[in-house]
Amino acid sequence: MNLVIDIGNTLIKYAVFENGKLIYDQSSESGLFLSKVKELFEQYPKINNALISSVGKLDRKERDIVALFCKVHVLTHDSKVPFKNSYATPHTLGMDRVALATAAFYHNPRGNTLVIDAGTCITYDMVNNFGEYVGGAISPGIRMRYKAMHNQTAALPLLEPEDIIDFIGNSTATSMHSGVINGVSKEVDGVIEQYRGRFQHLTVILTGGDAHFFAKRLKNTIFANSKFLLEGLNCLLEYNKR
Ligand SMILES: Nc1ncnc2c1ncn2[C@@H]1O[C@H](COP(=O)(O)OP(=O)(O)O)[C@@H](O)[C@H]1O
Ligand SMILES: CC(C)(COP(=O)(O)O)[C@@H](O)C(=O)NCCC(=O)O
Repeated sequence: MNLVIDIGNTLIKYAVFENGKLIYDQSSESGLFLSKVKELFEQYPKINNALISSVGKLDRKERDIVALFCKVHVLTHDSKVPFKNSYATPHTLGMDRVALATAAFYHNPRGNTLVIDAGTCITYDMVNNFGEYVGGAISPGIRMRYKAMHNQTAALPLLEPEDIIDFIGNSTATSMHSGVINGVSKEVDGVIEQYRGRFQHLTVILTGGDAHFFAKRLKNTIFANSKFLLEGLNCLLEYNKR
């Protein structure tokens, strides 16, 4: 059994895989790391390999906690990846994006795949039909947009994301929701169109904790898969065992 841990900018995600199949997944805030890991090894004593991926500098403490229970691989820029990485600055590429590119590569090995991950930031990652990661984009996430409007104005409140009834907001709140939710939908649709213009038979995968806020508003056909990144991490764990 494998354990994969994705330390994102907002949440930590944990997943257990048995023979390549995801059998458990959950998320927690960072303060609960130790108790969550202990709980997981009690529940799944057969876990014998783990992979930790972090978008920040990984605290040695986190690695050491998992290493008490099993063999650990920490995903770094030196880890082996199955795709050709053509990013101009591979040493600054986020580990979550490496995992998404890996999942895209395994999901659609001879196809063109765009992965859109709506988390703290919205990331776009493109793997082409030559198995080459070519890059993508980083844009502010949904909650980040609400926070930015609140923090950088005198009058705008801090709102929780909420779907809109009409794209024309008729109050402060509905105007802000339209700006964020309608704005993100149009951004994502527009970006998908740009990629479709350059890559034939494009498969688009939408994932991330905040994807549900706008997924149904997209006019483009997409595949929603909330476990995509975790699947990529499990592939990377297997790939780096070799
Ligand atoms: N328990 C939770 N605490 C905080 N955010 C949560 C929680 N559950 C779901 N979310 C949502 O998930 C989003 C984070 O998405 P995620 O893809 O995990 O981001 P990241 O990988 O950047 O940490 C948050 O913006 C929030 O809307
Ligand atoms: C762009 C990100 C902040 C996204 O992080 P997330 O929203 O998934 O927590 C992360 O992938 C990152 O820190 N990347 C480094 C820069 C780069 O990928 O080029």
